Amino acid sequence: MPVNADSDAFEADRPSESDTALPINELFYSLQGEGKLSGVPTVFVRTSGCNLRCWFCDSYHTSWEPTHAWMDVEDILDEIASYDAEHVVLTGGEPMIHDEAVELLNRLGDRGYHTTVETNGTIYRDAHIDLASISPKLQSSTPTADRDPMGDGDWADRHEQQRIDIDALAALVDGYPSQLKFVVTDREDMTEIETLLSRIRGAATAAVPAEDVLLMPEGTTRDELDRTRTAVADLAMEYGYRYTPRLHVDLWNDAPGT
Ligand SMILES: C[S@@+](CC[C@H](N)C(=O)[O-])C[C@H]1O[C@@H](n2cnc3c(N)ncnc32)[C@H](O)[C@@H]1O
Ligand SMILES: Nc1nc2[nH]cc(C(=O)O)c2c(=O)[nH]1
Ligand code: SF4
Ligand SMILES: [Mg+2]
Repeated sequence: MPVNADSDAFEADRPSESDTALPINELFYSLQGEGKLSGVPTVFVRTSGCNLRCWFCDSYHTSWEPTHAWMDVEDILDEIASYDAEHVVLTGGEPMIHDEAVELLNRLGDRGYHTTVETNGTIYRDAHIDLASISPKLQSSTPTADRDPMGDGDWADRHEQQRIDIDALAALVDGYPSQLKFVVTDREDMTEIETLLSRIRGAATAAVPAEDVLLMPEGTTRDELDRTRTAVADLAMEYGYRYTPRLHVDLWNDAPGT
């Protein structure tokens, strides 16, 4: 069981008849908007609940104010099968806080789907994962009182303590094909990214080549990305890492289900 006090809150309204249910915030068909598989038609399964609270979280209703319907793994698989797609992304919230994520991923693997897990990298689980899309959270994500959407900064210490787990990051990199996708708010993030990469390289057996490191501009709307993307693209060239767009935001702005 991962260390996550929020799991208890989710147990409270779990349906008693099922032990293979997941709290689902949304399930939709779109194009993968981020990372190496950008542009690939994909079914997205978004679980609710997170062990972190990034101030900029673009999925507010999975973290700061979680909402969900409980769905059995069997029903999730049926709904995925109703779309003509080979790729499935399991995201959140933080999908790895849920034990049942393993069953869903393994069943998807058995059915021949390509599975990507979007994760903040704080929890390792053994499951069928074709691409671990790891987005470690930098200090610039911490919800200090001036940036907290709730306005009080109550989560800042807990977020700061939990946001990096080098053992979990190394296990993910060693266990699965992976990409490290950093949300960049500012040039100042680069020092922390460089330090973190050397810590991961020191702890992992697998190599972490620069081509697996992606810089993604912070922004939940087209207007916000208009202000951040060029500077992040310049940083990618300067440091020799990849740039990833947020294709879904470019195409559909912040519309739900995209
Ligand atoms: C909502 S998170 C869910 C998965 C997992 N909790 C995580 O953070 O990786 C999905 C992706 O969106 C990114 N993200 C969230 N808010 C963002 C923002 N305002 N700008 C850019 N990327 C953002 C995260 O870093 C992550 O790569
Ligand atoms: N189109 C699209 N691509 C995505 N890639 C990762 C996403 C996520 O929220 O994890 C996401 C998302 O929300 N939409
Ligand atoms: S870790 Fe992911 S889901 Fe959780 S608050 Fe940060 S961006 Fe949102
Ligand atoms: Mg998203």
